[in-house]
Amino acid sequence: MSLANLSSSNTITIERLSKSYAANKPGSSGGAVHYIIKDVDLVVRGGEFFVLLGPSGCGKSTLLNIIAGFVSKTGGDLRVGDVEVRKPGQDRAVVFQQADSSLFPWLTVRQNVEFGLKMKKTPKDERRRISDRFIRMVSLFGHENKFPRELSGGMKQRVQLARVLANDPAILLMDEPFGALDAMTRRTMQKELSQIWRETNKTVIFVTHDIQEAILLGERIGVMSSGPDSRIADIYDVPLPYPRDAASAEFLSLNRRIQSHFDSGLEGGGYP
Ligand SMILES: Nc1ncnc2c1ncn2[C@@H]1O[C@H](COP(=O)(O)OP(=O)(O)OP(=O)(O)O)[C@@H](O)[C@H]1O
Repeated sequence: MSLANLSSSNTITIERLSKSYAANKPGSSGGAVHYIIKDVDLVVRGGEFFVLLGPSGCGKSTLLNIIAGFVSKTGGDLRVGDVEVRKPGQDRAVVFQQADSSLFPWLTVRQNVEFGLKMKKTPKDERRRISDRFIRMVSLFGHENKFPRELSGGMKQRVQLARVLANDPAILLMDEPFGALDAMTRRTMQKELSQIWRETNKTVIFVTHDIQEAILLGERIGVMSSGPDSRIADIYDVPLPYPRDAASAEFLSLNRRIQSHFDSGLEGGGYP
C-alpha cells in the first residue's frame, strides 16, 4: 500500500458525534437528557498530530474513548478511513495518564514491551529486535530486566509508550500521557514523542489541558468548549517547524492567543 493510501485509511472522520446520558433522579420518570459532548465535527488526517485542548471535565477523555472504541457514542458518525468504529481495534492504541494500570506487574520491562508481539505470535528474534528498538528509543536500555515496581513513574510511563509503539498501531490515542510526570521528565517525553511521530508517520490524537504542551506537539490544536454540551469550539494551526522553541516570539504569540481565547470566556468557563 502506498503512503498516500495508508494516510487516507488512517483518517479519522467525526460527524455530529454526541454522548448523552439520562439524568433522571432515582424514582423519577421523564426524559431529561444531558450531553457530555454534542455535535462534534472533526477530521483528523492520516499522519497528523492533532491536539485536543480543553478545561478539566469538558469531555476530552470521553471523545478519545469513543474514538478508541471503549465508550459507545449515542449519536453521530465516526469512521477510520471508510470503516465505522464500533469497538476497539488493532489500528488504534491508547496511552493513559497512569501507566500503573496498564503494565503487568509480574512481567519485566522487556516482557511488557513484547507482550502484544507475543500475543501476535511474532517470532522471538523479531520480538527482541523490535523491543530493543523501542526500549532504546524511550531511553530505558539497561533497565529491561527490571519489574514495574522497581521503576519511577516516568520510567513506567516510558515502558507504556514503548509497548504501545512496539505493537505498531497506525493511530495513537494519548490521554494526558505526561500529566503525572515531573517537569523535566515531561519535557524529555514530549521531545521523544515528537521525534517518534516524525519518524513513523502515525496519526496521533493527544489530549491535554496544557497550552504549552499543545503548541510544542501539535500540527493543529482543537479547543473544546467547557461542558456540558461540549464541542470543538475552535481549531488553531501551528505553522512552526519542529523541534519547537517555546521561547520563540511566534510560540509565545500563539500561546497568548489561545490563552486569551479562554480568558475572554469564549468557552463559557474559567481555564484551566
Ligand atoms: N457515564 C457517565 N455518566 C455521567 N457523566 C459522565 C459519565 N462519564 C463522564 N461523565 C461526565 O462527563 C464530563 C466529561 O468527562 P471527561 O472525563 O471526558 O472530561 P475531561 O475533559 O477528560 O476531564 P479531565 O481533563 O479532568 O480528565 C465530566 O463532567 C464527567 O463527570
